Amino acid sequence: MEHEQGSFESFLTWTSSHLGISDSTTTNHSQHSLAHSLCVSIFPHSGGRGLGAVRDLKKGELILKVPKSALLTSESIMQEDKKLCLAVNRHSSLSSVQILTVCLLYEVGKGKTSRWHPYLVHLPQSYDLLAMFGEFEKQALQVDEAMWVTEKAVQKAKSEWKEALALMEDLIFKPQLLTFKAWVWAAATISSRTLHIPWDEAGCLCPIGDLFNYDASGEELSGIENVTALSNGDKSIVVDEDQIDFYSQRLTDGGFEEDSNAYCFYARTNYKKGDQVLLCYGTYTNLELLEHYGFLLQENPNDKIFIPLEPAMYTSTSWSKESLYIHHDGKPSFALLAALRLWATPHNKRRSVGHLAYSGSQLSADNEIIIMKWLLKTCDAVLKSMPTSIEDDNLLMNALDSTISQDFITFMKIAKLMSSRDEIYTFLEAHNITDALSFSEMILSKKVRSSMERWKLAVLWRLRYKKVLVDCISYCNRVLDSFMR
Ligand SMILES: C[S@@+](CC[C@H](N)C(=O)[O-])C[C@H]1O[C@@H](n2cnc3c(N)ncnc32)[C@H](O)[C@@H]1O
Repeated sequence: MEHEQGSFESFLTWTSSHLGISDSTTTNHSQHSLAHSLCVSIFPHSGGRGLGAVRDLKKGELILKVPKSALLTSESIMQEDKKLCLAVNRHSSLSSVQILTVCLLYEVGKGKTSRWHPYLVHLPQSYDLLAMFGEFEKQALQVDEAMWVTEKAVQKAKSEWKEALALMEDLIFKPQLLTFKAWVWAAATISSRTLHIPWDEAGCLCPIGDLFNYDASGEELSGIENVTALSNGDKSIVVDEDQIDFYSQRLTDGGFEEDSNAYCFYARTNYKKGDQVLLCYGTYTNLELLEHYGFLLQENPNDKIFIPLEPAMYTSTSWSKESLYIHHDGKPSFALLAALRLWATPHNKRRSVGHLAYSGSQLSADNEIIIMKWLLKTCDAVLKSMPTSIEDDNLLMNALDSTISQDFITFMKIAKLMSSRDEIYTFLEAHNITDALSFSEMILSKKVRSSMERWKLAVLWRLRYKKVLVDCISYCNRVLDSFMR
């Protein structure tokens, strides 16, 4: 989506003066909303544009408050526009996410006359969510499950767009806003930027609040599962030590608070001045992060991978299919171990050892050796069945990085070190790149650059997948060694 660029500084002033957004815990507001706790900065290796701490921040401290009236929701947009409201009511079969997508495009269509124009012009112009992956990038994921999730995401986006077309035509959208391209841009904006609100499943777009980049770690919040989410109330406060201890017990680092009628954000840990301040949007695997947000993490404590199991393994226990996976560090999940242990037990003995398996205990040395050998063999077979090796993938990442300087010679030099170059040739052919000249011309094209960005994400994803398989093999070897001693 093309947007004219406004000045970011004037956007920040607008969020304070028009929307009442503040990062100050005192009543004394500065000329723009961010100055007391947060500032907008670029963090090249963890999310790009994001929010940094302008002073040391204490865990649990209120760092940003966005009034309800500043949240962009279907309700807030429709309240201002009777025509939109009436049209939406005529299309009651659409989901709340489809309605918010239409509302967002509707506001974009208003251009400068939209109340939200200063916010809209600073939204990203493109995204790399799975729904935007083309056939080539989908294949580059190499794993059936990931390709299937991508296919489903593309199909879902297409069918939701088709279903919403009648409403958009009813509203006499400009032709460029009726396109699938415009739809996926709006749907990706909503998928990657909305925050949860209790009154609309689609969530809300939250100016400034949607600039927090993601942190997966949940350690700071662990051990407080039984604490009820606390409410701050609408107080302008200078936080003292006791209050910080009190707030550090809260369950979430951001949420809508009825008492203050605002979205409130709290520091999820202690931050030093200059650190990036992060928000945990939820618990996601790398594939889910790619699907909903268009990025993935090198170290993701919530990552998990699935390997093909034999049908009898799924039926050996009552654990769900989703619980039979390998953790990010290569360790099999509790349920996978239990299912394998029972599967490797003769049918007539399963009943007597069931309680042991379900409590996570080993059944016998022989049983443990059988399952570790099976797991090791399966992970190894999966690795070998993949079209490229880890070494090739690392070389490919280096080659793709060399394209930043449009350096075809280096790109091909690195590519020649790879044992399998089919993927590279497919890409070059698809974009009619035959030599250094066409390479440097094509590399400037927005379409080719986007495709390369998504290709890189796919390679990064499959590298993480392969790394988990390798770690699982090491884990199995360690367990097997322990039986040999
Ligand atoms: C809510 S927005 C955060 C602000 C965003 N960086 C911006 O410039 O508007 C979420 C998006 O930020 C990026 N992002 C957030 N956390 C990230 C991280 N840890 N690593 C890489 N990208 C991240 C992703 O593109 C994601 O879809």
